[in-house]
Amino acid sequence: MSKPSGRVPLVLASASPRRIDLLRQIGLEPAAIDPADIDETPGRDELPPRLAERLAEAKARAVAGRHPGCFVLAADTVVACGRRALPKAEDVATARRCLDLLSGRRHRVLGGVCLIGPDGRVGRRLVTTTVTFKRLTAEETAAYLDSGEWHGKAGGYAIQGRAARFVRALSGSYSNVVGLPLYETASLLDGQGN
Ligand SMILES: Cc1cn([C@H]2C[C@H](O)[C@@H](COP(=O)(O)OP(=O)(O)OP(=O)(O)O)O2)c(=O)[nH]c1=O
Repeated sequence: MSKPSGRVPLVLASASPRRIDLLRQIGLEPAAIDPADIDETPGRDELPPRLAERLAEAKARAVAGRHPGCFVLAADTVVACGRRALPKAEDVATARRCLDLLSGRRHRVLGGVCLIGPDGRVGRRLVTTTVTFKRLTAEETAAYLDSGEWHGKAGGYAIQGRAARFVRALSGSYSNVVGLPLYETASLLDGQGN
């Protein structure tokens, strides 16, 4: 696989502003941003790591056909409490349920990344970050729900915002929690260990 930093343009298959910012943070400017519109419903009995891997690949594949001769990069972030994948919070009741589950506990953030090359070769990474939340008081939960920062976020929180004050400990990739594990993404793009 040749390197996307060379002559071959890179397409980011994502609607997430976080992913675009993260890519730019490591000096990569996508030639195009083309979000994939796929069904993200978990399969029956599908475990969170498999879900993150499968959705990242489905997003990349959905977009690759539209960009011949390009690298296409996609990712998916799943917040998991035990064997259970938490939803992306689209309403306040869902966000509250997520925060109640995460309060005072350790959870995993699974990041799937998929890169499809111009020759059709598929590279994949699965990254796990462990995050421990403090026990949230009723006031902390209420204030966070009021902030609206949970909207559209897996597990109902955004570590890059106010929820940072809830994080007692983190083990693994921080950028993975925000939406794109940068070390592993760079290694995929470099074509190493593919
Ligand atoms: C846990 C967590 C998630 N998130 C975000 C990252 C992702 O945007 C989102 C998880 O949903 P995803 O389905 O991974 O991504 P998306 O729908 O936002 O974008 P696309 O599929 O087009 O690439 O949650 C944060 O921004 N901060 C956090 O701390």
